[in-house]
Amino acid sequence: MDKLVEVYGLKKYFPMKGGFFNRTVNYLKAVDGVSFFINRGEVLGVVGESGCGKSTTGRTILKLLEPTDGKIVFDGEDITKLEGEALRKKRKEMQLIFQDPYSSLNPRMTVGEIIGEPITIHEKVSRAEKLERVKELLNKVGLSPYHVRRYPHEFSGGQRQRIGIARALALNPKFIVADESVSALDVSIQAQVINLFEELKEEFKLTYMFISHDLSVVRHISDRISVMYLGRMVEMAETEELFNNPMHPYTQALLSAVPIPNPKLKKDRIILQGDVPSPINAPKGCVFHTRCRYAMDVCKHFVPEFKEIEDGHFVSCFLYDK
Ligand SMILES: Nc1ncnc2c1ncn2[C@@H]1O[C@H](COP(=O)(O)OP(=O)(O)OP(=O)(O)O)[C@@H](O)[C@H]1O
Repeated sequence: MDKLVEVYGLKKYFPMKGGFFNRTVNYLKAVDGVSFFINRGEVLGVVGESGCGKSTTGRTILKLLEPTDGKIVFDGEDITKLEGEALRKKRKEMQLIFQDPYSSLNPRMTVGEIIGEPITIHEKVSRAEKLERVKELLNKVGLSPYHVRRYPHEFSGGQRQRIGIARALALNPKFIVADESVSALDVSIQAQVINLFEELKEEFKLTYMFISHDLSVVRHISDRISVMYLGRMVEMAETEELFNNPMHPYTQALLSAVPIPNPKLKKDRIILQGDVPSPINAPKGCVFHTRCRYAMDVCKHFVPEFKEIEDGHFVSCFLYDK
């Protein structure tokens, strides 16, 4: 398979300031050594509870945040240290679609200006040509070209998300990180926007990293899913393989909370004890050991490797060490 995105040992630590001199007294380890890849044309879903580092991972691989450590390869090129003009050029190929369609669009700009802005910044085109492209993009996302002179507040949540998607597509990107892109929408509108994501993926030959805490949304759209817990990736597999054969105790608990239509297949819900520990003071060893019902002595002292246990099925857990 042809990999579009490769991530090796990625870390993103946020310094915590404090004390009299406002010095860095500690680090919040939002992402603490994750490695994965996304194949060209694929949708990788990323799931996990709030605060586990999904958004930070997405933003760091787009270089919207500076990585603390690790390596990011995009389309065969190491972009970890890329900056200035070279980074600006690369940025055209990778876009983020924001979480909240209500706050991510500038209310003082018309829809035409919002969608056309990236074209103005990155390309030298005439006003007429830009307007043509904006109208075409509106069409592609299911909005009328006549909307070009309207303002964001005149649109519904679903329509605003479509405007955000049109803007992200304006420069013909290869890769899109969709961060909770449908979470703020009503369920029926969610389905329409997910369908749009799927149509656009085919038409524009896109690759997605689709971040959501909603497992049913991720199951629907993703080819593969990765599960994050406290800044680490604990499991990654093809979507149905993950749902049918979850191996990591955290994934098992997470999936046991998803309603299953067939009552015969119903599994008992696994209730995790305690809260997620703080990423400022994460447990030593396996970060999940404090809540794991299978925790062994080794889990308290050593970090399990993220290993391919079965074909394409990666898990970080000592239960599978042979
Ligand atoms: N700019 C920042 N400065 C300091 N801490 C941050 C910053 N951004 C995120 N964090 C912290 O990093 C951790 C991971 O946050 P992140 O937003 O990546 O998680 P998430 O899984 O996407 O959660 P959510 O679904 O709630 O967005 C959290 O503890 C968060 O508070």
